Amino acid sequence: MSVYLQASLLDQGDEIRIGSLAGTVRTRLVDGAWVDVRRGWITGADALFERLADEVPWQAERRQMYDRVVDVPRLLAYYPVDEPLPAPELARMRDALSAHYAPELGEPFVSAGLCLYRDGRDSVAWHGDRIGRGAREDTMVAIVSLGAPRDLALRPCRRDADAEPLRLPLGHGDLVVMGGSCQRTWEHAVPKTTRAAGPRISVQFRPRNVA
Ligand SMILES: O=C(O)CCC(=O)C(=O)O
Ligand SMILES: [Fe+2]
Repeated sequence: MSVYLQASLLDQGDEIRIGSLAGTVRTRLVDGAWVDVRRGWITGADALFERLADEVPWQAERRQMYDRVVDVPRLLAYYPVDEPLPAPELARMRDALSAHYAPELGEPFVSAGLCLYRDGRDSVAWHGDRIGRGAREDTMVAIVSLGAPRDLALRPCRRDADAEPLRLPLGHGDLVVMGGSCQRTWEHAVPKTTRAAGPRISVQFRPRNVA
């Protein structure tokens, strides 16, 4: 499949650069959750975006919903521990994240999940990454966003009915790390948008047995 970014979304230059994580900003959330944000962590990632969009063996996601199997509107590829990633730059990102978070996380990021949101109609519904240890333990999920900007929405599981979710706009090359209790005490989603949205690729790095 071939998808193209609007020229206006692209950063200049074709040399990919993985920035420092020193300037990462942490926001503490209720119930022991937090999010770290590092805007523009990756620069010069246009060619990487195109390569992933074209070469990753994207699969439609199917999910059991009660008595039927439904299509989830986005495409996926999953790289478990020890499976080679589809681009060497992704391994560099994973290793940089593992090194930066090692003192706090105590283990490396090992798997990568890639999602392709083809346009504003693709989305993922409210959920926590609770298959595995995220259901019981504090952990981290690091997301690198490439391509068109989309919002990552976040809301606590314990909330007032009228509470507005947080919306974290994620642009080309931005990093967000959900940490602490975020996967079990909060939910996140990528809502549909009626704004003209080009394709976006999300790369999620997770520790062993977090999904
Ligand atoms: O698209 C994103 O950045 C979020 C993806 C996500 O939450 C998931 O696949 O578990
Ligand atoms: Fe998730």
